Amino acid sequence: MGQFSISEVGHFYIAANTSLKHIHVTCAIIERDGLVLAAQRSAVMSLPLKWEFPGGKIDPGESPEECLRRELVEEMAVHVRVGQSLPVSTHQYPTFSVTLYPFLCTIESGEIVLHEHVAVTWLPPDELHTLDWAEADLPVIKSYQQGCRMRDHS
Ligand SMILES: Nc1nc2c([nH]c(=O)n2[C@@H]2O[C@H](COP(=O)(O)OP(=O)(O)OP(=O)(O)O)[C@@H](O)[C@H]2O)c(=O)[nH]1
Repeated sequence: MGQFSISEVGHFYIAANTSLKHIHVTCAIIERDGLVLAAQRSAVMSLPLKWEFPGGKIDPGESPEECLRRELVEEMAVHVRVGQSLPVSTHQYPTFSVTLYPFLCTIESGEIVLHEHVAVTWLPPDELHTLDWAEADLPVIKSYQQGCRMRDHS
């Protein structure tokens, strides 16, 4: 490190990071009876056993809403109604970066059958932080909880 100037080190840092894979992912904040669904990734997935909102990578030519409806059928066998969008959030993991496109959703039809996750749980919005979330979700949870507090006070 000693032989590099700060700008050289900065350059290397930027060069190294711009080569990381960047993925665009939708996620569903599914609400039912005042509770929110969280899903736990399996031990063999990336970010093993972390909690997340169901969803997945947006395919080319697909809208975020279409992606969310497709992913929820694939992952959990449910048809969702996609509602309001929440602020988009980007996070850099050590090996890739992700932009999350969160939407409030409700289940229109179907019973949850887990095809990829190991568990789901329903929690009140203000208890979401008690789980071990994928790091990218933390700002999403924060803005969702702020939105809930505003809804409660209106
Ligand atoms: N669906 C979903 N993915 C998330 C969330 N937060 C987060 O960091 N991710 C990351 O975004 C990626 C979602 O892509 P995916 O669901 O299609 O990926 P995957 O695990 O099936 O495939 P992979 O093995 O290529 O990672 C995963 O790497 C996942 O770790 C979230 O709340 N929901």
